[in-house]
Amino acid sequence: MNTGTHIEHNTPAVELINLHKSFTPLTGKGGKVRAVDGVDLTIDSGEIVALLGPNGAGKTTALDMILGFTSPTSGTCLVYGGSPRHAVQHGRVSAVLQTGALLDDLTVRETLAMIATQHSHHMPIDQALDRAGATSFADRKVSKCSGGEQQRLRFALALLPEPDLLILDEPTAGMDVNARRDFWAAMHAEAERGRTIVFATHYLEEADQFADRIVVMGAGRILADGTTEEIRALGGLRTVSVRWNSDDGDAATALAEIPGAESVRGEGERTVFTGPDTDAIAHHLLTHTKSSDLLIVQVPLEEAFVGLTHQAQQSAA
Ligand SMILES: Nc1ncnc2c1ncn2[C@@H]1O[C@H](COP(=O)(O)OP(=O)(O)OP(=O)(O)O)[C@@H](O)[C@H]1O
Repeated sequence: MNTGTHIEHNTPAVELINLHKSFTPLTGKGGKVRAVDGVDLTIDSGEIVALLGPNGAGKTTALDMILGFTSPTSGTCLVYGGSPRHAVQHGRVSAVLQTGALLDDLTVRETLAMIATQHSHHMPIDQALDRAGATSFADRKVSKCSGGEQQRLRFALALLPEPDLLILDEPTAGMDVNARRDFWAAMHAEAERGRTIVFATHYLEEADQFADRIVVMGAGRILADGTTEEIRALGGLRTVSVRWNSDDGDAATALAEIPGAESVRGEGERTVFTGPDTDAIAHHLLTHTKSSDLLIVQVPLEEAFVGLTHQAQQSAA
């Protein structure tokens, strides 16, 4: 861990306040693209946060601002209470990016040695190789490394300055299942050492398994922010499924009479009600209708996520 002179116990790792970033489309046609559109987000030291969202949600743009690669159009972006550039220069934050350029003709170890010269303080190269799971191919030329191996090299490079905050933009893209598992195991070890980790992903499974907290982004905004359980629980994401009895008339007509219910749909032989209060729906169906075989079903996180991002795209349109 970077032991420099920057020990602030209560300063958040990242603080974004009403952050905006707009781009003029390359075609020059149409209005500006609001890639990040009013984001407020505080990430405390030691948190592991997933930024989850579909393509174009604004995840990379937000991370680029935290890394000082690009400046906000308006709003504030603080890293450890100062500018992102200051934090990067002092080795407090580093990144594993998908596209970080590597020199083909160097070996993995030579690449680390070269970059190490640019840091005033860095961990021993063998240690960085070991922690990133790159020791076995340390003497291989970068050009001969697989995509997953190159990602591990990028991870070793990011660890070199012993950053307090690690930013990962879709770090496991292109890795197979085993490589992905190994990568997250190594990352877990870094989190246990107390590093703050912020990663962008399209994969719910990764967010669910690895993060303490999930921030769902869509159309440049934060749509939800909480633990996986909280994300699932948002917006009535449980359903009540029954065998509807036609003696009770049409289920769509009955909907208005059912407390806590907002929508109804048919699913094969079953009828599924959704709404903020599934207990009230279930109680009503059991006591006021001839419905049978009642089930309360937890909506999978996948569906919760699709529902949230779909709502955002519609309201942004
Ligand atoms: N340099 C740029 N010039 C113009 N538009 C841009 C630029 N960078 C990003 N955008 C646009 O901003 C929006 C957000 O893009 P961003 O890359 O931040 O999303 P993302 O959530 O990271 O997506 P992905 O998961 O595909 O990486 C998109 O509509 C994108 O086309």
